[in-house]
Amino acid sequence: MYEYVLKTNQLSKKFKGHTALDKVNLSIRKGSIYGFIGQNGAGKSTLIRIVTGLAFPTEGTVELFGTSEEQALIQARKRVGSIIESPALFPYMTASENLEANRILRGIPGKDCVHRMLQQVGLQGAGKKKAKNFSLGMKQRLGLAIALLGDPEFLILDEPTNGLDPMGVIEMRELLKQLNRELGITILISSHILSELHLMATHYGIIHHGKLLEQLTAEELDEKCQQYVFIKVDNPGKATTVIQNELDTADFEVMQDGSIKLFSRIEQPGKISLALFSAGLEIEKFMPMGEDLESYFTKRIGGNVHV
Ligand SMILES: Nc1ncnc2c1ncn2[C@@H]1O[C@H](COP(=O)(O)OP(=O)(O)OP(=O)(O)O)[C@@H](O)[C@H]1O
Repeated sequence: MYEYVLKTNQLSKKFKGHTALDKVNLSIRKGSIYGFIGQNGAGKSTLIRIVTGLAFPTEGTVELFGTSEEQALIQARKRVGSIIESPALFPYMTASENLEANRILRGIPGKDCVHRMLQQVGLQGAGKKKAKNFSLGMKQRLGLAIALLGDPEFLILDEPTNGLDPMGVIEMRELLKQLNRELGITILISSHILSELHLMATHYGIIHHGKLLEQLTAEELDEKCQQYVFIKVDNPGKATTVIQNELDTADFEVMQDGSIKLFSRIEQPGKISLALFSAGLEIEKFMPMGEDLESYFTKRIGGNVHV
């Protein structure tokens, strides 16, 4: 059995002297939703193309479902579904005809899977409408249905929310979460916007200039991005009583040095300071702390905000 669906080992890709991937060691645990985040040109598509067999690495290896042997990898890739860049659709065919054409092209037996895939992505009502007349959200759903043909265990999606409106992003997120939860499909999803992966990804990998800077779990990211008010007063014991009684919350932590991290009521700094002040406490420090997702990402890649 394998614990990781995908592992890359010192994976590098050079294009005429330009290093697009630089010794990347990425690992995706079975059952996870891996958010692969990086600015445009960071190397996401290059890695995805190598993993799916569309490009070759200059150095390093790819391990899929526990195997990195060349012939076995060809078989392993049959267990992977992908959307790379925009999904390739036949514009003059309906959703169901697109799926049927892809099913035949890929030699997948059993016509009944077409209907099942349409249902899975919520396109069963698309009827006679041709793909060229679909909204971008519908096109992405159809692309996903095509990627799901053959019941893959691992889905690789390169920027599937690119160009979608906020509602479309939410729909895609819910759909992917459902596929992960109900069918146990492991998902690699790339994006250049961290907040689009948030609420969906269980793990993250941050890539910048071809280097994998960090891999972390959703819990670790949330912890790093948790917002709180840092409070230092002359009498921490009294302050905690005031917080509980006056602010009606126990969502705080007293640190060893007596400073307090208050995690709720943070949108009411005036109310917090007034409560402490009115109780006769001397406030030495009072600071909102923590950062949002995008600023964490920006800081991690070195402060360049142009994504
Ligand atoms: N076929 C190619 N020939 C030359 N350079 C390439 C080629 N493909 C990619 N690159 C370069 O490699 C780097 C990584 O590109 P890649 O497409 O992997 O980035 P990305 O993170 O997917 O960005 P995007 O979100 O813009 O697709 C970029 O500098 C790109 O210009």
